[in-house]
Amino acid sequence: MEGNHEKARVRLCYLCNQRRAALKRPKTLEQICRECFYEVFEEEIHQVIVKNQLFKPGERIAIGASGGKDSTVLAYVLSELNRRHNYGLDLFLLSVDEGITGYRDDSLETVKRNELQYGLPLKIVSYKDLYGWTMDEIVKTIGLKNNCTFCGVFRRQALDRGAALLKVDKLVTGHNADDIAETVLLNILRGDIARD
Ligand SMILES: Nc1ncnc2c1ncn2[C@@H]1O[C@H](COP(=O)(O)OP(=O)(O)OP(=O)(O)O)[C@@H](O)[C@H]1O
Repeated sequence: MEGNHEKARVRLCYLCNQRRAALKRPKTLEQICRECFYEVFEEEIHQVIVKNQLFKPGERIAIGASGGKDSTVLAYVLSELNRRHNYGLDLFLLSVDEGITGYRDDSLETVKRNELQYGLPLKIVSYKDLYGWTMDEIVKTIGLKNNCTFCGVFRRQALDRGAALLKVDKLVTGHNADDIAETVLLNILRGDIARD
C-alpha cells in the first residue's frame, strides 16, 4: 500500500511519460524530465537557427565566453548542434579579461576548461592590453560610482576588437530574456524612455 502511495506521488514526465519529472518549464508549464528537457531545448535552438537562417556554411563564429552559465551553455549547445547537424561553422571562444581580481580571473578558468572540453580555440583580449588599464585600476581612480557603465562600454568594444582579430563573420552572446527585461527596466528608471 505504502509503495502504491509513493508511486502516485511521483509525477511522471509530461513528454515521455516514463521518467520522473525534474522541472517545470516556465515557457509551457509542462513538468518534464531532465533528458526530455535537454532534447527539446537543443531542438528548439536548432529550429530557431534554421528558421531565421542565422548562419551560413563556412562562416567563422566567435562565442562571447564569460565563463558564466549562459555563455557556457551557449558554447556547449552551438558546438553540439554544429557537429550534429553539420552546420559547417568554424567556432571560436572569445573572452574579455576586464582585470577584475577575484571575479574574472576565476571565470576565465572555466572558459579555459571549455576550450579543452569542446575543442574550441580560445582568444582572450584584456582591457590592460587594449586600453592600458585594468578595471581594478580604473576603479581605484574613478571610484565605484558609474564604473559598470565604463566597464559595459569597454567590454562591447573589446568584443568587437577581439572579433576583428579573429576575423570572424559573426559574434554570438548568451544574452537572454532576463537581460532584455533588465535593460528595459533600467532605461525606464533612468528616464531614458526613447531607448526602449
Ligand atoms: N568578459 C566577457 N567575455 C566575453 N563575453 C562576455 C563577457 N561578459 C559578458 N559576455 C557576453 O555577454 C553575455 C551577457 O553577459 P552578462 O554578464 O550581461 O550576463 P549573464 O547572463 O550573466 O551571462 P553569463 O552567464 O554568460 O555570464 C554573456 O553571455 C557573454 O556571451
